[in-house]
Amino acid sequence: MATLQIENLHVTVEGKEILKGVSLTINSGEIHVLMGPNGSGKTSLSLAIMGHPKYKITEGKILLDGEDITNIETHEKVKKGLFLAFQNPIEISGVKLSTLLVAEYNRIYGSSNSPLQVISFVKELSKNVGVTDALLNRGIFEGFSGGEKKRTEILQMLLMKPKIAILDEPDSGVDVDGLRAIAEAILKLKNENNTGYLIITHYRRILDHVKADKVHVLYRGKIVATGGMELAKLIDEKGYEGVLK
Ligand SMILES: Nc1ncnc2c1ncn2[C@@H]1O[C@H](COP(=O)(O)OP(=O)(O)OP(=O)(O)O)[C@@H](O)[C@H]1O
Repeated sequence: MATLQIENLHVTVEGKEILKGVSLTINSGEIHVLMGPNGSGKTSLSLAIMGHPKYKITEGKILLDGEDITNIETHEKVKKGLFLAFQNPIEISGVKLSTLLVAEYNRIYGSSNSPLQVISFVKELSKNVGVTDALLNRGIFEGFSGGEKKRTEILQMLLMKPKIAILDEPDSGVDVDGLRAIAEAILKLKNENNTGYLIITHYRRILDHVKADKVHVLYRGKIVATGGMELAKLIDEKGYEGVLK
């Protein structure tokens, strides 16, 4: 059982306060969805949680299983079981995706398996989310389409089996089959690993496949509404202005 607690988080970027006291608790096996208008601070929240140096936490704290992890290094947060799938992952040319995934595998599970065994395991996982051999053999995210990037990030998540995963718009730019595959991967880890999720999205369509326990609305740096699936439906129908009136 894991719990990520975000308590009264205030975050500034380039001297401007973006998050103004965000509190959120995510337990193992729970799916939380974070919605909100463009520029409300959703990505800033995910980057601040992971410890991006530009996103400065000026007040509040982040606890994982009761331990204060607010100021520890990003790689330590990853080691402790936090995972972030970026909204726009950056390309790293010169390092093959398969090389990264094999290195990740060895870091997590130890290097007792032969390289051939590891690569066949990675390929098997890749099939779940439609990441082809051609992509595995390319530079990391190099020339990947939007949907291919999203599928690849979910593949990384499947490999890493995090306690808590933050997925920043996993559904953007993904075709219908990709969306289904991503949703299945989310549910697979929830069921097999008891992973808890914070899923940032603009669209209700992912909720056709993944049932959220809670839907939160972030508006101008504050969570201004929390509800169930009906809240996402209401936002779809009435827009943020209509709902927040
Ligand atoms: N590195 C940065 N430098 C300057 N301003 C930033 C930076 N990162 C975020 N901001 C600003 O912080 C605000 C919140 O941005 P953020 O990306 O967190 O919003 P968001 O809710 O994820 O938006 P979207 O739905 O459009 O993805 C915006 O006004 C944005 O311009």
